[in-house]
Amino acid sequence: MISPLIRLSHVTFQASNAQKLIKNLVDKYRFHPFAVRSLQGGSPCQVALRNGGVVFMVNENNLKTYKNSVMLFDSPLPIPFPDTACNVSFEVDDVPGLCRRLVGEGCQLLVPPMQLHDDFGSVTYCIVKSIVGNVNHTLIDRSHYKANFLPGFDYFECENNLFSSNIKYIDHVTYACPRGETRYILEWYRRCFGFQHFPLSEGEDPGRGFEISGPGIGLRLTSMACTSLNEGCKIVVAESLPQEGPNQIDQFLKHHKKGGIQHIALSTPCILKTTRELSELGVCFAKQPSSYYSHPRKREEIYSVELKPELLSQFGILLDSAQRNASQDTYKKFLLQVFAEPLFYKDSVYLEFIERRMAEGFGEGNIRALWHSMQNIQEDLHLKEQEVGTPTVAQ
Ligand SMILES: O=C(O)C(=O)Cc1ccc(O)cc1
Ligand SMILES: [Fe+2]
Repeated sequence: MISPLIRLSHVTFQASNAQKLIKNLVDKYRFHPFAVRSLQGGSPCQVALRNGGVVFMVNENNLKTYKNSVMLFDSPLPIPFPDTACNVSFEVDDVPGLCRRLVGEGCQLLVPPMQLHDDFGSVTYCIVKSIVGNVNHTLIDRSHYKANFLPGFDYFECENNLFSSNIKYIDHVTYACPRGETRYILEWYRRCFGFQHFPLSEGEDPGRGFEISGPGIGLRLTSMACTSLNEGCKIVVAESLPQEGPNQIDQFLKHHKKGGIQHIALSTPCILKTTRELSELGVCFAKQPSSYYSHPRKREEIYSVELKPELLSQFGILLDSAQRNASQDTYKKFLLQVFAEPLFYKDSVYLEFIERRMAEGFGEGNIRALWHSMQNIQEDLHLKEQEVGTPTVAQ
């Protein structure tokens, strides 16, 4: 099947304190607000922010905006709902045709095809409920629209950070889902949008995915890709496996019963530069035990891609390399990854930073280390919560 998806447009967050999230994204992650919609009284209810090729939209999640039902291009989740990322929006070129197909597949349309106009032209969109918990997809045809975002928004004057940004696009979005649901999720995305299973290991069975279990870890990870999608954002589905001790997928599901977006990975051309800059702005990154960088094999691996363990260790950056030397010359594929602190409270959505050097997959070593690093952040935040006596929200 030819996929109807052209590119990922933006990801929407629904936050009870939108101003706080916006401030966080601006002050710490160098996002620039560029478009806003306001309520009649003047207070903003939807703000779009950009960093490089990544656009986030933030919806105010409170009763006032909810009752007035003024969200455009989104269908707000019923209140009360935890602060979360709730909509992955794609550009498509035939909204009515796609809607007919989705309805034929039994999908629930939250908003049927609608056309909105302003001075810059018109946009047609619809909203489809996904098969994963609180996640919806807004599908947008922007081909008759000339401004930078969507009708109904006011634009801020200049947008000059496109060139200074260290973030290029969304590399993957990872869902946490209840046990046993991965196969249905893959099937839904295949039928509706033409995603294909993207094996994480050679010969991987799509029904089983990639399983890692052991002390402190129980994870089934299955990835899918859509080749038509510009910059190829993947969707990764994570479910828990039986294990001892706390499991971050189960923790997430305590707040998002039927699943949701657990993390969003942002692609950067230079993770060292990005993590240094962001940590100067106050972003905390998940730490790695020093043993990760002192292990002789890991040190050798790091040196072999011409990096230094001491540099990576400053920000807890993980390396996974597929050392397939085609000839004697160093043709090396590798990827570097790190999680930042959660955007809201400890079991909420995380941002990941990822630098790919010809490596398209996800390395087993990194998955395991990323898991433990997220577990460590959660334990630290849990301790802080106990000290303060209130749930910790990343400031
Ligand atoms: O490989 C990646 O990009 C991951 O992000 C792996 C991963 C997925 C889910 C987790 O809860 C922890 C780690
Ligand atoms: Fe990830």
